[in-house]
Amino acid sequence: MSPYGAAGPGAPAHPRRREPRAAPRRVPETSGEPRADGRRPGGGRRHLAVRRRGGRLPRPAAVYLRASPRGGPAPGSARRGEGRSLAASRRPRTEMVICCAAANCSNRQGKGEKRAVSFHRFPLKDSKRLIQWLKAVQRDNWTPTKYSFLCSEHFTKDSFSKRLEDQHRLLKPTAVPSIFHLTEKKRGAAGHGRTRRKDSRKASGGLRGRASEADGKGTAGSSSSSENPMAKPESLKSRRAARQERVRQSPQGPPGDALDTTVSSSRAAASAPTRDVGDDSATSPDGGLVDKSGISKDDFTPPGSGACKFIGSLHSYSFSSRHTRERPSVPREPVDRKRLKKDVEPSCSGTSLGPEKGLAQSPPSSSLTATPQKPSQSPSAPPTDVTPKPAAEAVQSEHSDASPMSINEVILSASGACRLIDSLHSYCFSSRQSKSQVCCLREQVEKKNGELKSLRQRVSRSDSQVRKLQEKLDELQKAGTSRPSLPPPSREPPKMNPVVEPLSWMLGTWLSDPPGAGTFPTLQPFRYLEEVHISHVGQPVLNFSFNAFHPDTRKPMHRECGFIRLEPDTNKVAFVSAQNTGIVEVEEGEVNGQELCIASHSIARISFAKEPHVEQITRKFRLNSEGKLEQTVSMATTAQPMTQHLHVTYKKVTP
Ligand code: HEM
Repeated sequence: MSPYGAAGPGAPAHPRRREPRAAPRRVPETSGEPRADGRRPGGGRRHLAVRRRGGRLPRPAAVYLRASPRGGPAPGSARRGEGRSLAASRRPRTEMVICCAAANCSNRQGKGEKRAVSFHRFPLKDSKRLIQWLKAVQRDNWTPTKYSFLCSEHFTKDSFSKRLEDQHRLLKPTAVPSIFHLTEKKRGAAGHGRTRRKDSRKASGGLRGRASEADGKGTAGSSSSSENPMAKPESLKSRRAARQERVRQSPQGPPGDALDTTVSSSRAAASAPTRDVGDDSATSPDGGLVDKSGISKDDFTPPGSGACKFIGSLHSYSFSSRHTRERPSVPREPVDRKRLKKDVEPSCSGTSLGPEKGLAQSPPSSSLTATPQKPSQSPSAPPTDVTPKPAAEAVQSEHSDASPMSINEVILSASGACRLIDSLHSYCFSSRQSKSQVCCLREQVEKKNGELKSLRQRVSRSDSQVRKLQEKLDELQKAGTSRPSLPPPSREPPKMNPVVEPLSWMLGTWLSDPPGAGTFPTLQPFRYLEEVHISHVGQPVLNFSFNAFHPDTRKPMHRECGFIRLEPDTNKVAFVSAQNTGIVEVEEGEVNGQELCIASHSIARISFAKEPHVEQITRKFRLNSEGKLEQTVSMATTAQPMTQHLHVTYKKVTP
């Protein structure tokens, strides 16, 4: 018996199988398909089956869903040695062929050397590990189901351990696939490497005969004899050939095909695409991929915006499934055989059924698939479609045994389903959180952009102000240069008036060198610096200025300026001076050669001049042999007789 129960989805319980149930036999665990959790696939289901055969549990139609119409061993099914013969004799007419879900991997059960490749379920109940697997598989828009497997070629050697008793290869519970050939061109809408599965298959219902293999030659409606629960098992090759032959003969499938009948009973549209019962998925009538269990690929591929809605539907489904299980058992047949048709949940049955096909419908307590209960019935969600008519009879009889047992109980087993759903919720929340962060960052960027824009505007305004100020400054400068001014000085120095020629040796700028020496009986000797300018402007007069500074601090000290006049054609000189001490004086004298001796003629002062007042002043200028100008000043105050007050030698610094 198939570990999936009495039959597969395309090969529901054969009527004959109802008899041997009284003698439950344990199927040897000879399957070469160790599961990821180390148990043999289907082990639990076998246990379930044994229980059912013991009469304790009915055999719900859901169980049939797990079998494969391909004739190949279902996961966990016995297929070797002693167990093989036993399993072969008991296994369903239709069995599932396990295919590797990895992209660009064509491994499937039965292909190549036995035991060379093993297949391992996705750890659906271990969300953390499931995420690792999914990351490794890198299939876009694809969600693994209970019927998804990875072959052993995607695991490193150390991912496996060997069972002690028989050296059977087991996948370690912590194993994560890591070997993929993702660079090859992806095929199929879901990025999966096998196009043979779905795209070319069509059916009028959820389950129909196999359509084609990877060559895409298959068409809708075909089914092999092996898929016919009334037919004997045959090899995959022969079934395939026969199927293809039928496909050529009748794209819609032979009218008498039991499986087609079944399919049509579960699907409204007779020409709608079908799925291969033995495959993991097939095309739904609307072209969507339909899982082996009748689950549309779209059902497990929620749109981005409806993720939570989708997950919520999973929860809803889970609760619904539990509720269904808790419902009272269905009355025994044949009384309820008609009722069975009525009780079919509209949301699962899809559409109208043929007169004899109605029996193929699952009772409401035998929801066959894990398809989430969507608000609106999707043509790609054929929960009960997968129950062939023959199975219905079996179901009827078994329903009468005890409370119905749905495969959902296996697929969405109590804690596992919720954990899976919760993990999906976690995914969803995580995604939302990431989106929220992105939105937050985007807002910050926009805010910064706004600030940047504001700063640029301010800079622009500042630039404008700078330009205006610059223009103003230019205007002011222009106005300044246009201000009336004295005529520019002549490039040539003014011609000296001949009158002052006798004093020409005094012309020029002179600097004290060395510093002048100050003395007076009432004063401490002192030193000073002095600069002397004696010039003319062409007039018969010399202009002079004497400016003394402190030798150390360079602070201004005594200052005086005035004019020197010569009486024309004489050597008589008049020296007129105004001093910063508030004294004005006139000295007169003679110039002889390069020596000028003058004495005060009149002295006047301000009313508040400091005392002692100077009463007499004499000066002597001479140009020494070194070309230096010397000056000696003597004075008499009201308190001191005539005494030298200053002596200084000047060095000429300009012509
Ligand atoms: C012809 C020109 C000058 C006259 C008539 C003159 C007159 C006087 C008189 C009347 C005094 C007061 C003396 C006293 O207190 O007993 C005096 C003091 C002094 N004179 Fe002159 N002086 C002349 C030029 C200068 C110059 C060129 C210096 C150079 C720095 C100078 C430096 C001083 C100093 C430092 C004192 C002592 C401090 C003071 O009383 O302010 N004098 N001078």
